[in-house]
Amino acid sequence: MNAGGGIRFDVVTLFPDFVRAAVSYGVAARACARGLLQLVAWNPRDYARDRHRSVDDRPYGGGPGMVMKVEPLRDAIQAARTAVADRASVICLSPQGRLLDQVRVQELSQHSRLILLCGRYEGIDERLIEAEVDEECSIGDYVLSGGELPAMIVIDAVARLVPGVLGHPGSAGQDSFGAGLLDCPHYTRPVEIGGRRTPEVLLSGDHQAVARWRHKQALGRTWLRRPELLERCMLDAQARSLLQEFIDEYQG
Ligand SMILES: CN(C)c1cccc(CNc2ccc(C(N)=O)cn2)c1
Repeated sequence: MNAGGGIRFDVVTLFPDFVRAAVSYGVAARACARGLLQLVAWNPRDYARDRHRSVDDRPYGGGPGMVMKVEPLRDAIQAARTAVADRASVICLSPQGRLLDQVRVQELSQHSRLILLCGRYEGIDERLIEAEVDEECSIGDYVLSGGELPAMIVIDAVARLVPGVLGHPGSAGQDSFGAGLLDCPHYTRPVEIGGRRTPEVLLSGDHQAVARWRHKQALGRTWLRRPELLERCMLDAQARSLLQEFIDEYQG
């Protein structure tokens, strides 16, 4: 449970400095300074016992590339588990994983700590995944050179939901994506630029009208750009009529 005690990420990676960048800027850096967010990196190479400190080897059955060995990863994960007594979920970032979405991000933000496993090369020996990994997570259907960027994305998306990390607590909650919708348009000074003026409702000071307009825009944009997302979120009667209003105006 994340009862406002913050979250700790233990990341198993061959490139600790790379993943540390995820918490070195912006709100994540401030959250670290305030002890709401912690990142500890564990390098499997430090647990490679042979003279060459090898963490990978050639694939059984032949084929291109290399596979990450079990032992260094297992020992790095064990070191992470030992570092903080409580049982932590081990998530492997991999194209074979469950697709990450905001619902899953919200679920992950409830943990007090997570161990993230970053693979390189052609992948990880399946026996390590069977023995140590609780779940595989993918950030999208494409192959990267390593799991570090996906791990950094998970860290960023989850960290911003941890209570106290974002300055305005409402903003995370108000994320339209939190409601399964795309976001509404945003405007700031100057009121007009390049012949384009800010919508009058946003200048009216009528907070109810502003909230209605923003919800309508989020619904309309989702309908226009990502209609399949609308299927997933159960629109109540008010939302449905707001969307219909948008569609009527759009179709003119
Ligand atoms: C089987 N295989 C290629 C593989 C297995 C494990 C890790 C890696 C490292 N690369 C990654 C990782 C995640 C993603 C993603 N989409 O989240 C994309 N690439 C590759």
